[in-house]
Amino acid sequence: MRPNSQALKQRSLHETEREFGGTLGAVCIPVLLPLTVLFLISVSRSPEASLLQWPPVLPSTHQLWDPVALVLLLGWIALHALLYAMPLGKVSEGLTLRDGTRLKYPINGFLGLCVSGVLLILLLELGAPLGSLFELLLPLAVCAIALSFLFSIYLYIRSFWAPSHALALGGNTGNPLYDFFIGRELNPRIGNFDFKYFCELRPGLIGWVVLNLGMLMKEVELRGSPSLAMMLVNSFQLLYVADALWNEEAVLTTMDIVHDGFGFMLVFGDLAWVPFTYGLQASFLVEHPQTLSPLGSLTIIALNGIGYYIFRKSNSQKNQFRRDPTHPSVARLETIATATGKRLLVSGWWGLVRHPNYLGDLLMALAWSLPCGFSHLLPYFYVIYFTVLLIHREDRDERQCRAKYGLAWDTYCRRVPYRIFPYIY
Ligand SMILES: NC(=O)C1=CN([C@@H]2O[C@H](COP(=O)(O)OP(=O)(O)OC[C@H]3O[C@@H](n4cnc5c(N)ncnc54)[C@H](OP(=O)(O)O)[C@@H]3O)[C@@H](O)[C@H]2O)C=CC1
Ligand SMILES: CC(C)CCC[C@@H](C)[C@H]1CC=C2C3=C(CC[C@@]21C)[C@@]1(C)CC[C@H](O)C(C)(C)[C@@H]1CC3
Repeated sequence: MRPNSQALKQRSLHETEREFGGTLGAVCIPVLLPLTVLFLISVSRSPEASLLQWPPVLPSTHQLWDPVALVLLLGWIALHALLYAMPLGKVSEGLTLRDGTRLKYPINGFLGLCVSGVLLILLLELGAPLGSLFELLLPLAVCAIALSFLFSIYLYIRSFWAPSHALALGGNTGNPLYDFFIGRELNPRIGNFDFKYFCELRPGLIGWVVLNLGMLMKEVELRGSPSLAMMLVNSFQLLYVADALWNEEAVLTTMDIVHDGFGFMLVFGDLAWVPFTYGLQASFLVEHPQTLSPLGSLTIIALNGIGYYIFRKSNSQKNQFRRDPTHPSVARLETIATATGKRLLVSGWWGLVRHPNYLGDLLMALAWSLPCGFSHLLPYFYVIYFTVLLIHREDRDERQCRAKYGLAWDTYCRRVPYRIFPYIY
C-alpha cells in the first residue's frame, strides 16, 4: 500500500463525517424508501390518488409479484449491459484518481437510447401490448428493489478485496450498515465494465422513459389517443434523459462518479427510485386525465424550455472550464485562484448563483408536474423531493468545497451569496 493512500485511509476511518443521518439514516432509508416507491405507485393508480389517504392503499400479494416482470427487468439490464460492452463510440477518461491513474469509460449511452427506441417501434409494429406496463409497474418495482438489495450486498462484499486507494473516502468508516448504504468502493468494475457508470445512466434512466411510453400507450388503449398532458410529460422527460445521454461525458465529473462510493443508496437510486418515482406524473395521468388550455400548455412549455436552457448552459460551462480552462467559450470568464491550483468561476452562470444547474433542474421539475393540474399533490412529489434532495446535495457539496478550497471558497461565497435561487436562497 502506498504511504499516502495509507494516510488517506486513516483519515477516512477516523474523521469522515457521516452523511444522511449516519447509522440511523443508513438503517431507516433502505427500509422506508422501497416502501415509499410501492406506496407512491399504488396511490398514483387509486381513484383518490391522495397521499394523505388513511388507511393507505395496500396492494395484494398477486399485485406485487409477476414472473413476467422479473424476465423483463433482467432482459432489459442484459440488453443494456451488452450495448455498453460493445466497442461502439468513443472512449473517454475520467478524472485523475488518488493513485494517479485515470479510468476509461465508453461514451455510447445515446446509442443505447436509440437502439431502445428502434426496438420499441418494432415491438409496437408487431402489436406488443406496451400499455401492459401500467399493470406491471408494481411487480417491476418489486423486482428492481430486490435486485438493488442483492447487488448492493455483492458490491459490499467484493469491496473487501479492493485496494485501499480504490475505496471512497466517505464509505469507509468501519460501520458495516453505514458503509453498505453509502458504498465502500468508488469505481467497482469487472474488467472494463464499470458498474456505477453503467447504472447511473442506462437501465434506470432509459427504463424511466420506456415506462412513460407504456403509460401513454395505456391511455391510448383507454381513450383512443394520448392526451396533451401525457404528451408533454413524455416529451419533457425524454428530453431530459436524451440530454443526459447525449452529454454522457459530463457525468464523469459529477459528485456521484468522482466522490461517492457505489452502495445501496446509488444502486437503489439508479435502478428503482429513478425509473419508478420520476415518472409518477405519467402513471397518475392514466387514471386522472387532465385538460390543458393552449395558454397553460404554452406557459408550461416555456417554463421547461427556460429550465432546460439554464441547466444545460451552466452544466456545459463548468464542464468545459474543468476540462479546458483555455477554451475560447470560457477563457474570458472571471475566476479566482485556489490553493489547489484549480480556479473557481465567479462570472457567467456560476456568478449568478452557486448552483445555477440546480436552479434549471428545479424549473424543469415544476414543468413536469404542472400538466397534471392542481387537484392532487401526488404529481408534485418529484418537485418536492427534488428540492429537498438538491438543497441537501448543495450543502454536502458546499462542505466538500470548503474543505478543498478553504479561504478561496469563502471568497467565492462572498462574491456569489445565493446558493440556488437568486435573491431568495
Ligand atoms: N435528476 C436528479 O435526480 C438529479 C440531478 N442532478 C443534476 O446533476 C447535475 C450535476 O450535479 P452535481 O453532481 O450535484 O454537482 P455539480 O455539477 O454542480 O458539481 C459541483 C462541483 O462543481 C465544482 N464547482 C462548484 N462551483 C464552481 C465554480 N464556481 N467554478 C468551477 N467549478 C465549480 C466543484 O467541484 P470541483 O471544483 O472539484 O470541480 C463542485 O464540487 C446538476 O445539473 C443537477 O441538477 C443531481 C442530482 C440528482
Ligand atoms: C434514493 C435516494 C433518495 C437518492 C438517490 C439519488 C439518485 C436518484 C440521484 C443522485 C444523483 C443522480 C443523478 C442523476 C439521476 C438521479 C441520481 C442518480 C442524473 C443521471 C439525471 C440526469 C442528469 O442529466 C444528470 C446530470 C446526468 C444526473 C446526474 C446525477
